[in-house]
Amino acid sequence: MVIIAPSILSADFASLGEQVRAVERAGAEFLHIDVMDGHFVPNITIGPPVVKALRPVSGLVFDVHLMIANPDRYIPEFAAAGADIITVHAEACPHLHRTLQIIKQAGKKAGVAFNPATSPEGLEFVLPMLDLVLVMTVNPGFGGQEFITEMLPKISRVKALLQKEKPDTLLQVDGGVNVNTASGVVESGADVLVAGSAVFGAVDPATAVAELRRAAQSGTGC
Ligand SMILES: O=C(CO)[C@@H](O)[C@H](O)COP(=O)(O)O
Ligand SMILES: [Fe+2]
Repeated sequence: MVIIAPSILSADFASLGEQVRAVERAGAEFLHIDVMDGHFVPNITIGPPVVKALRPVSGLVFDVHLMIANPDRYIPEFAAAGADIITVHAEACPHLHRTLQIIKQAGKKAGVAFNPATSPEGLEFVLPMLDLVLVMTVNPGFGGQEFITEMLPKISRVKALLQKEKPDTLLQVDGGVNVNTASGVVESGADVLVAGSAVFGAVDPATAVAELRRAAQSGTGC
C-alpha cells in the first residue's frame, strides 16, 4: 500500500485549513510540510506556528521536511508544534547522528533526506535511528519542478539497502511526482509519494489524490 503525502507548499495558503481537510477526506495518509529557511534553499516558507495552527484541524501524520541549515535548535519547536515525523537533510547536518538523536529525544520519528547530487553513502551508519529515508527527485526549494529521471536507480539502490538492513524504514520520494511519474517511482521501491503541485495545483485536490493513488498502485502491479 503506497502512502500519499500531499505537500502544502502548493496549497492555497489563504484557505489552508480547508485544503488540508479536503486531502484528508480524500484518503491521503500524510501531510507533507516543507520548511525552508532562505539559507539551505533559496526560498522561505513555513515555521512552527503554521504547524501548530494546523494540528487541531487534522489527524493526518504531519511529515515535516526541514530544508534548513543546522536544524538542531528548531527541532524541539517543530516537535512541540505537532510534527510526527521530522526529516532533516544530510547536507545540512554536520553532525547528522546528533541531529537524529535530538529528533528521537523529542519523541518523534526521524527521517534523513538526500539531494539529487548527494550519494546515500553512510546511510547504513545512522539506519538504526531512522524511520524514513527521503530521496529528493528535484533540487529542493520550490514546488512544480520537473522530476529528475536519473534518480530512479538511486531509489532502487536505497530500497535494496533498506530491505537488507532495516525493512520497516519508509522510503519517501519528493519532487515532480505526478500521475505520469508515480508508477516508475513505486516500481523503483518508494513507499511514500510526496506530491505538491500534482495535488494542490489541480482544480480538485481530492480527485487529484485519488488519481495519484491509482497511478501509484499501477506501479505495484495491483
Ligand atoms: O520539498 C519539496 C521541494 O523542495 C517538495 O516537497 C515540493 O513541495 C514538491 O512539490 P512538487 O514537485 O510535487 O510540485
Ligand atoms: Fe518536501
